[in-house]
Amino acid sequence: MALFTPNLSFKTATFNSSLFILPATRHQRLRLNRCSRSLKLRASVAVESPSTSATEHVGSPELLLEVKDLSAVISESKQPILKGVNLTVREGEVHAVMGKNGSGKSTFVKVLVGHPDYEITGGSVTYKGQDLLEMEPEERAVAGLFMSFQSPVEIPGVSNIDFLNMAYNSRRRKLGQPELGPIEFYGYIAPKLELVNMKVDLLNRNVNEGFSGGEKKRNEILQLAVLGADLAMLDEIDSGLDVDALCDVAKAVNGLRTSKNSVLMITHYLRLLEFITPTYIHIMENGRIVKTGDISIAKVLEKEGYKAISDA
Ligand SMILES: Nc1ncnc2c1ncn2[C@@H]1O[C@H](COP(=O)(O)OP(=O)(O)OP(=O)(O)O)[C@@H](O)[C@H]1O
Repeated sequence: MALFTPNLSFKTATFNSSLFILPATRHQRLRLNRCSRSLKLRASVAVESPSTSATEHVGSPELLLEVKDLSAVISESKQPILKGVNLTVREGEVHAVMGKNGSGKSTFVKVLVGHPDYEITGGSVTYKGQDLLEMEPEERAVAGLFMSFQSPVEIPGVSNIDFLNMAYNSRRRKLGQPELGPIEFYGYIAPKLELVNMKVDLLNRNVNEGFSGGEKKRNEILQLAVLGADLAMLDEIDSGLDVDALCDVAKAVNGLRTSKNSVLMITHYLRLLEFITPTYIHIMENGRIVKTGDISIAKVLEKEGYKAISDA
């Protein structure tokens, strides 16, 4: 479940590692290459934006997020997880965070959205010039922070379209904009369904209930498309996706990118980074970012594992 869920407790989410399907056959690899070529073409054309047009940007990119020496512990046990994270994100950039299981990647983004499981013990986070750590989770969402969870939660009894409509209207209310009724909202959401290549019947099902892993991930990106974001934080959106779904999800994310918004994505795999080209790749180790570079880091990682990165 994404961040823009004012009526839901974060506690309802679970964060399990998910299965990732590698393109084993020649046919799958060819399919990926085709997808990759089409994505490169699409990335070079103007795209739909949740808030700003790509053509409006002039001058050098503004600072969007500045994280300095951020430390955090688990609220209940006081166990330290983040141990001095530093990261700067400018408008229009794509940052990928990689790292071994348990290194603190998900915790980092959850802390940024104000997840109550964690307590900040040091450092600062500035978002659009404001002290992010002073903002309530809902204020962060209204200010354009979005997080898609690694394992989206199911909400029995609430249809997907009603949920999206409610979340969208809740955001519009906070922004002082008129709410959209069901018919208007359907008109708004229909092209976004196309963007994520999602079946229309998933709108009438209960949120994520019985959805396949891939359908849940598409649904997360649909939420991003509906709500818009200045900083979209995507936690392993590639996990559990088949080749076609990965291509669709990557296309949708690229389709939502502009020169004004940014993406912070967590991934374990080079494959996603070949579709959504990162400006920087960061390696997280034991609660800190220990290395930053370009896609070559991910290539070394894919070939030789984390030992090669640590020793570099
Ligand atoms: N709410 C929590 N309660 C207990 N332990 C937690 C909690 N949140 C995080 N941790 C622990 O903190 C460490 C970092 O977890 P985190 O989910 O941030 O890792 P990650 O780098 O995202 O891992 P993965 O690649 O496996 O998803 C892990 O050891 C995890 O068990």
